[in-house]
Amino acid sequence: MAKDKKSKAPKGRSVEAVAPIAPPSWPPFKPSLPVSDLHAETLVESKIVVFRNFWPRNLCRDYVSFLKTLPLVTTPGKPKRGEAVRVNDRFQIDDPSFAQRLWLETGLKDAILDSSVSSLWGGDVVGLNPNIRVYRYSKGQYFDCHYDDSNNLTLSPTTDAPPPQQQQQPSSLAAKTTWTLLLYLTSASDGCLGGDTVFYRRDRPLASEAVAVSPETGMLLLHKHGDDCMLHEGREVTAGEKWVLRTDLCVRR
Ligand SMILES: O=C(O)CCC(=O)C(=O)O
Ligand SMILES: [Fe+2]
Repeated sequence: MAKDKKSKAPKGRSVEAVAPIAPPSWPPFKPSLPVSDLHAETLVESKIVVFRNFWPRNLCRDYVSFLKTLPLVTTPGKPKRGEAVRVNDRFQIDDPSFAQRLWLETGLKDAILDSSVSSLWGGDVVGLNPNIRVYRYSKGQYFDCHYDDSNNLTLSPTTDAPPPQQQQQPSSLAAKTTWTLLLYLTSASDGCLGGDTVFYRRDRPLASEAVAVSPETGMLLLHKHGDDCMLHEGREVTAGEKWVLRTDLCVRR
């Protein structure tokens, strides 16, 4: 089954230097977060966890208005051999500072490190993947069945971090991703129909073994990825728009 290879760098050298895109000015988290206690709910033991109402509706709405202004790129053509078929519009940016804000300013760090769930994540959680992805699925768009890979990365300190001599942690940290995070910004209540994220209990997309998660505005879903990733898909959107923010949980390696 196809792997989600979309975040891999292309092989070979590029002839022209490509100027890195400046990170967007993400809107503030208003009202300040978390708005209520974050409570982890298990959908599949050791594999899928959700936090409902992670973001309030009005923050999701502000974000969607903002995300619409970003230069989203529609899936380019046919996927390469072995790649998952993803048909949507996407914006991708390496933004350590926003990843840090999502981790520290939303209540997520405390919720993830809570003793009720802290053993799930496959190691010492150190933060979120700076590779931030925004997806917009319009009518007819979907993400076909695939598995998400675990990736090794080196987390560098963010510019808003204190200088190295005042830090307990080394200046850069070897990490790997272990769980995917999906934050749903729209749902049926905003006119988005279809678009369920569907997981399969075995490596075949059998309807009888499907665990379908309908988008809920403001819900954060985490699922284990890498070797134990469940086969999953983003079903076709049949009306409205499905907006999702994606990153990953990182543990020390
Ligand atoms: O949009 C979805 O529901 C699924 C997204 C997904 O599987 C991914 O980002 O790897
Ligand atoms: Fe995925």
